Amino acid sequence: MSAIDVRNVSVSYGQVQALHSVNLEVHAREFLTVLGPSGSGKSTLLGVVSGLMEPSSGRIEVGGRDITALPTHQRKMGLVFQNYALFPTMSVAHNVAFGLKVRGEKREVIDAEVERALAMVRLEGYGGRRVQALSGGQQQRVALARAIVINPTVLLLDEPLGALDRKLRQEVQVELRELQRSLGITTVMVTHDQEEALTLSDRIAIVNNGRIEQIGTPDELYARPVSSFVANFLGTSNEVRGTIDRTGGSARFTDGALSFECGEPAFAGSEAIATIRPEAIRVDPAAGAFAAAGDGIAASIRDAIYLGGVTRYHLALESGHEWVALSRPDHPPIGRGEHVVLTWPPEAVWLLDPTPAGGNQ
Ligand SMILES: Nc1ncnc2c1ncn2[C@@H]1O[C@H](COP(=O)(O)OP(=O)(O)OP(=O)(O)O)[C@@H](O)[C@H]1O
Repeated sequence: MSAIDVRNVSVSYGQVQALHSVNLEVHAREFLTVLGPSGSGKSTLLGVVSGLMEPSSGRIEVGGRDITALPTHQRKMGLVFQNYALFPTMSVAHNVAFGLKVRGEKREVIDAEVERALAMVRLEGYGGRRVQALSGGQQQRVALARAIVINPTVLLLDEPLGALDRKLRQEVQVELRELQRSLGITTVMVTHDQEEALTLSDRIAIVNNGRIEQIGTPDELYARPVSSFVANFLGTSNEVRGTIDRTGGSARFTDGALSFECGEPAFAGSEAIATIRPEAIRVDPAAGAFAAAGDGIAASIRDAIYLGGVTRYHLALESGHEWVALSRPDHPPIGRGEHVVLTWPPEAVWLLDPTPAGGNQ
């Protein structure tokens, strides 16, 4: 049984339909991230699960029980929202104690539970400080302590680390992941940051225009995206639209100007979009100009950007396509304007169904 079941949930704000009959099963104890661009419906989805928003149709179940009509405070969910602010002038302990006070717990219970929650987020002894006097990362940890102090069955996080700078964000991500694992608490997080989603999640649901386009582990989504949208939202991919030619035993992909070996796609039909990840492409200096390319694909370097460890090449292929490749650290650097040969193994080619139905599950 799933911990949370979102069933056929639609939400409309007047004329705007923010969610279109969304189905989502969250497994017990997993960290599931809802990832998508701004305006895709992520916060609306979390709002419906938390009870802060009412669906126009559909229902929410937790542990098999329909909770659609239950108000937020009766759902036993811990919420950390970017706009679900702490009380800045109150002490850390007061902030963390909030949910327990609302519940009418005794003073001794509250004190003990607050201290326990602060220890979990590594803020022991901070209870007496004012929230205002803490760093951004510490404030986020107070918000987490406030959410977990009530022993929630589910943790809901909406862009919880959005206000933190990159380095601090990465630190708090690791802490959040450790805390979630040690508590074994089912967690749903919303973010538009792909790196954050990859770092934290057991599974990721990619949302696009109010629909879940694909759900899977980070590996599955990266290696086997169902659509161009997913392929490019989670990383970068070089894409060509063309046909699969099966004459001569093996399958070859061609768009007229470019032709290379590929595997058999999982769908019928010969129209396809071929995708190749930048890190799968090997870039070698060409002995001469384009004509000397031999087996590989001829290109020239439009730009070489050193990223610390790897170099990103912007490539102009002889066929007219503009692609991106990432060099391996052990490869000699190649400068702008140089002629190169691109090679990749056939298994690096992932074929997408270009028909509209093929893009949605
Ligand atoms: N209160 C509202 N009234 C009208 N339209 C709204 C309201 N809230 C959200 N929307 C619209 O619903 C759609 C989904 O919004 P939502 O906030 O869920 O997206 P999001 O993916 O969380 O975006 P972001 O990452 O920018 O927070 C958007 O088109 C948005 O403009």
